Amino acid sequence: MTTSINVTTHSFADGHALALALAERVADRLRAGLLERDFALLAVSGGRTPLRFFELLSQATLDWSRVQVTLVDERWVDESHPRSNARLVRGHLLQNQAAAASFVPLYTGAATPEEGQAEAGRRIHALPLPFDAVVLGMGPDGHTASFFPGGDQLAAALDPNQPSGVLPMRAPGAGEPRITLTLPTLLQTRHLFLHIEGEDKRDVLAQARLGLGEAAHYPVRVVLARSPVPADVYWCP
Ligand SMILES: O=C(O)[C@H](O)[C@@H](O)[C@H](O)[C@H](O)COP(=O)(O)O
Repeated sequence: MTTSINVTTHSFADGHALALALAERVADRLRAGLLERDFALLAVSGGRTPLRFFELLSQATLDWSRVQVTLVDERWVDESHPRSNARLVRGHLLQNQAAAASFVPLYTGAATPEEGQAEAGRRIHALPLPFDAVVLGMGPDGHTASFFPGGDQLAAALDPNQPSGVLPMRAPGAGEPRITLTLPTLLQTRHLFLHIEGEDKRDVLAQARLGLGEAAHYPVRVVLARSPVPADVYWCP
């Protein structure tokens, strides 16, 4: 059986042009969401790639006081840790205009993600889904969110019938233990963006889309194939 993967790719000359366009697009989605509901919901990724995008999005003019921001995944570290995604979001996105937004962190302060799962799950469950926009990143191993190849809870996290909104994840390529939104929660979104930079990631994604070799099993392929909305890929070299 072949799975058709519906994505639109937007290519840019450099990271600044990409970040400008993606920030404008996501801001538009939030504004549109605010016209329909009293609030708008945004889920973003951590890692290194989204920095410029966050900084530009934070300057967008919209009623941020009605926007809730959360993460698609988190490294299980305290916010004082340099690898904390919450720290990244607070320092680069919840600034300027976006300082008025509210933030729903996944890290709870519990010793392990397993111990924090119930509380993080309650926080996500309290969000009136769907998200207006989910912005994913991708690693060179084809992971997205914390859906890591070889992850101990990968099958459960990608299960379309998974009842939990979040699951812990431990994987050789993940560094520290993680917590991640599960696939059915993450895909409750009106718009799905995948932000990747570099020739290597473009090639990984192309292989994953074609279902070639090892890439046929990459988690990013599952996410794109299962998405009820076509994904917009934002790419630059
Ligand atoms: O917390 C995380 O690590 C992420 O949310 C993860 O899925 C990320 O998006 C990719 O690993 C890409 O990371 P880079 O942008 O650092 O390459």
